[in-house]
Amino acid sequence: MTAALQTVQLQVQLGGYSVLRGIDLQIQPGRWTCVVGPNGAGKSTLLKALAGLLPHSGQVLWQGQPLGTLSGRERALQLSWLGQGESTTLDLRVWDVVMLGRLPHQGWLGSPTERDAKMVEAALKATQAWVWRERTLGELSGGERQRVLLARAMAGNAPVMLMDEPLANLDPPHQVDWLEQVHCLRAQGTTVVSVLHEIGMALHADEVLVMDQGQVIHHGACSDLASHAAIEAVFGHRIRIHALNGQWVVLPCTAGS
Ligand SMILES: Nc1ncnc2c1ncn2[C@@H]1O[C@H](COP(=O)(O)OP(=O)(O)OP(=O)(O)O)[C@@H](O)[C@H]1O
Repeated sequence: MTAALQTVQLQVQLGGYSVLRGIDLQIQPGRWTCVVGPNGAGKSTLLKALAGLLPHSGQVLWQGQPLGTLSGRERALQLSWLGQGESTTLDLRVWDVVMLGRLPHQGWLGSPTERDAKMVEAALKATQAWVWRERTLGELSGGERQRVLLARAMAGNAPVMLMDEPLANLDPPHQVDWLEQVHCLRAQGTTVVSVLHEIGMALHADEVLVMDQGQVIHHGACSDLASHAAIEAVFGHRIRIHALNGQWVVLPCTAGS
């Protein structure tokens, strides 16, 4: 099966520093892959490189084809992006922000169609942001804003969704909503790649990529105990993964535990 996304010896330098150091990986289509690792490991940089947002050496392939050969519009149709701490114009109306996710579907200077409006409505309802559609982003809390940006990413309806820390600022019930939305996306065949610090949530994915110091040190199934061992090791054994009621929970390892 052709990988949805693949990297071959991917390297990224930022400010003269080697942030990604020769990454080879394959993201299978229709699967949910989580990227985890300590602060500064290179997770966001990897996601940006997969989205084609960073200069790099080595290759990023989309369905076997160099990502750089796709036009900007084609790339936006195939890959939808939810960035970390995005600076978004705060005086834009929520409805218009989410409509931005439909831009790749509209012709040059074309106006939104009925289908665009329907997709925006569905995305706003899925993230429970519909009631704020007439408000500006500046009138929302951090978590509410995050749900609007998630709606924008979902409105694009791309076959691959890349999300960097999508749970930032979300309260626990809305984190669970996000989990359900990802399960729905996966059921529709969408490939999801997300960077998460919430390891218990990350282990709901199909596969986990464990990063440290600009490298992928482990890529395996979330249910695989070797993946858990790699995660515990990369965090210096300061956390422990336990099974509870058919899920994985993460507990801190303090000096007394
Ligand atoms: N523009 C830049 N110039 C120099 N170094 C940079 C630049 N951007 C990021 N870095 C460095 O690259 C490394 C990887 O950053 P990245 O944001 O990818 O890490 P991360 O794993 O996503 O971290 P976090 O969990 O803290 O969000 C860090 O050490 C960071 O300081």
